[in-house]
Amino acid sequence: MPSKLTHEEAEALVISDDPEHPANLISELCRDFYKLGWVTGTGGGISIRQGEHVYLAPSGVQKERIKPEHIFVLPFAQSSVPKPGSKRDFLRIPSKKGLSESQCTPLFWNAFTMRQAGACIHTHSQHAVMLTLLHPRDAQSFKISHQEMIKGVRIGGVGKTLSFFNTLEIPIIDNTAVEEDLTESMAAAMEEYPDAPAILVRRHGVYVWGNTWEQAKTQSECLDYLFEIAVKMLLAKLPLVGDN
Ligand SMILES: CSC[C@@H](O)[C@@H](O)C(=O)COP(=O)(O)O
Ligand SMILES: [Zn+2]
Repeated sequence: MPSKLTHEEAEALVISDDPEHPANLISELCRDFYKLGWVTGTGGGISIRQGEHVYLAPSGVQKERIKPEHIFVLPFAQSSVPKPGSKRDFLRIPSKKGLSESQCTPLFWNAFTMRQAGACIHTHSQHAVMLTLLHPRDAQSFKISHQEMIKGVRIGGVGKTLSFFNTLEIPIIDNTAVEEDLTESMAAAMEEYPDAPAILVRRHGVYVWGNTWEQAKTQSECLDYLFEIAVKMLLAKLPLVGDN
């Protein structure tokens, strides 16, 4: 056991009667996200940071069937971004054989360290993917204005909510063969677009974060709505920006 905690202390990190405990929430929310088509085929997921602890789902498993005892816990304090395969000091590793932490871990970490986010959601929603496909190959970002659901989105994902009259802009980065290889380009896009509440990944999906899991979920829902309507608007040859 790599953790300095006793077995009982490590288990207590994920076993709780509290439905709001991160290990219970990750299991429940992944079931909900599965029904939305956000985390099918084992892809996508959510990570929650609570104080000094980061809760992570396992990689490559049916995300809608995760149980609290399958959850990994890492300390938030790290000397570098914890990439799968690198040295990581887990506080808790599931006892079930063959599990490793989500390949999205370093991308979730970008949201935790660069935006002080409390939760980050990754979806493979077809609305997000189709939107990236409808943008020219060299488009750096997606922009939309004059939509009510923009008001559910926060500046930088963690600041004040946008107004109906604000233009929402989300960078689009290229996909890579391996999820963790998106870490640097996601971080660069977050630096270049400090007000963006999410990062779209071409032909892959989206990463959305918030101060809390509730805010990350609200913003994921508002953004997914906006991605869907944007796809329909583009197909109908309507401009995304402006009050036409
Ligand atoms: C259809 S598998 C997709 C995965 O490689 C990846 O894109 C993903 O989002 C999930 O990674 P995971 O390591 O299972 O949490
Ligand atoms: Zn993915």
